Formats: sequence, structure tokens, C-alpha cells
Amino acid sequence: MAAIISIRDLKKSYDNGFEALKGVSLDIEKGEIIALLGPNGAGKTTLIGAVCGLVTISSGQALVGGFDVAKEPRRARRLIGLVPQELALDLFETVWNSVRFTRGLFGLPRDDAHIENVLKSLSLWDKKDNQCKELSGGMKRRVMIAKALSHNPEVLFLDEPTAGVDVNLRRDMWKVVGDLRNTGVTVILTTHYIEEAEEMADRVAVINKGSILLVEDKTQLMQSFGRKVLTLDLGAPLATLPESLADYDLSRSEDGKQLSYAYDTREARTGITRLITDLAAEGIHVRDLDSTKSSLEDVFLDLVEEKA
Ligand SMILES: Nc1ncnc2c1ncn2[C@@H]1O[C@H](COP(=O)(O)OP(=O)(O)OP(=O)(O)O)[C@@H](O)[C@H]1O
Repeated sequence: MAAIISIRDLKKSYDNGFEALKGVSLDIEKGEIIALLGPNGAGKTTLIGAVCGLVTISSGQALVGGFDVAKEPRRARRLIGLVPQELALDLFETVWNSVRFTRGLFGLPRDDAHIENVLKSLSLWDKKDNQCKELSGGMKRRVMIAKALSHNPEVLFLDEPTAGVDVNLRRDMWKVVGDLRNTGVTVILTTHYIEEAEEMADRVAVINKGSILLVEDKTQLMQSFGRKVLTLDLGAPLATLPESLADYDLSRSEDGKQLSYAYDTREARTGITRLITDLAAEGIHVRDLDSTKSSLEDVFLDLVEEKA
């Protein structure tokens, strides 16, 4: 697949000398949803700003649809829709006018049919004549997305689309982004909510301290770092762990009724069979067992720790 965005060795130092991006390279494929996942201050907003032409690049290059954002900013920008972190709406304007006006800013001719489609796809059609101030927080955010889609961009940047919103609104937003996939728009979203990346993205780029630590297909990422935890419910509480089980690095629950065993799914041998045999040899009766996969959160923490 062709890359719609191509970033090469991008560096950004702010005026105070702080190096916010330390040579980022990343290709983003047409039609994918990619999450830039990283803690506060990782450089996510700076990276988006650099690609959108809001932040001057210190060195390196970013191409959008083949246009160099530094050399042909207008042509590159024309292909981009940006939804910034902060809500920025004219609260006294109607939804319809806000979205239509934004399209005009790109010098494009009026296209009411397109605006209608965008508003319908974001479930805002019945609010088109309402003033923005009359809308709920979630609807205001959707108006921001509608504005960003008003000029038929090929890529949409969502900077922290669910920062500060409640669980229901967050789920709403996940659905909106999922639906965008059907329109063929490439979506780049930033988040520090791991579950959000897990929920929405096809690929995840982990960014920390201005560098990309890893870019991988979400499912593969979770598998390749696939640690699982086996929880064993014991027939009787265990006061202490027998010496013979010391090698397993087991953890015992406070009441002694459960043992947890972390293992690596990538290993040819997980050690589970041997553990169960050794437990039986010690006369420890296992009543039930359960295993849970590590979440992207565990993966992320592992990764940041590993690189540190
Ligand atoms: N104008 C600026 N001048 C100096 N330093 C800046 C400027 N803007 C951002 N920074 C610094 O660059 C680093 C990256 O900031 P950035 O906003 O890109 O991070 P982020 O990953 O988007 O964080 P968050 O998740 O909190 O939004 C931070 O340490 C920040 O303090």
C-alpha cells in the first residue's frame, strides 16, 4: 500500500533549546487508523503540529500525499483535517454555518451535499440549525470533526479525541472513528489512554521522549509482548510457599488462597505442566485456574521500561 504520510528523521527543537522530536521516521498507509501512544510530553502534539505545518521543522522531512509540508505547505495542508485538543468553536454560530465556513477557508466552492453527508455521518444532521452553544460536549467535539472533514481531507488528525470526556462519550468517539474507516479517510490519533489505542487503531506507534520506540500492528504487538498470568485457586490456603517452588517466581495472595504465575507465550515451554506437577507433588490441591492476557497497557509499560 502507498504511504499517504511519510516522515523522515524529523527533528524539532523549540526556541528554548528543548528537543521535542529526536529524529522521527514513520510511514502511514492510506486508509489505516494509527494511534500515536505515549505519556504526557512525549512529543505527540509536536509531531502532529509538524506534519500539519503548525510547528516549524528543525530538520528532516514530512510528506503528505507526496507534498513536502515545509516546501508546499498549502498543498499538503489541503489534504489534512485537524481536530485539535481544545474545543474551538464559534458558540453563537449554527452547526451548519460553522462547518460550511471552514470549507470556505480552504478556498473550496460550496458543496452542501458534502456538508450534509458529513453531518449525517456524525449524527449531527438534526442539530444543523442549532447554535453550537446549545450542544452537549460530545456533540461539540463531533462538530469539530465535521469542520475538519469539511474540505474532503484524505487524512484526519485527532489530537486526544477523548481527553476529559466521560466513558460514554469516549465510546461514542470510538464508534465515530470506526465509522470514518468506511469513508476511506486515514486517521492518526494521539492518546495516552492505552485502551483507546487498543480499541480503535490498526497500528500503534509508541512514542516517548521525542522518539518512536516501536510501530507495529496492534494485534501483533500485543501477541509479541504476549505475557499471560495464570491464576490458581487453591483447595486450601497456603501459609508459605514450599522451597521446591522457589524457581517459579510465584506470587501468593494475601489470604493464601491464590497463586499467580506469569509466563511468556513466546517461549516454547511455558512451564505450566511442570508447575502443576510440582504443586501436586507438594500435596497442593488446585481447585480452579484462569489465565489472562497482558493488555496493551502492560505491553506499553514493558516497552518504556525496556528502552529506559
Ligand atoms: N512551545 C514550546 N516551547 C518549548 N517546549 C515545548 C513547547 N511546546 C511543547 N514543548 C515541550 O515539548 C515536549 C513535547 O510536548 P508535546 O505537547 O508534543 O507532548 P504530547 O506528547 O503531546 O503531550 P500531551 O499528551 O501532554 O499532550 C514537552 O516536554 C513540552 O513541554
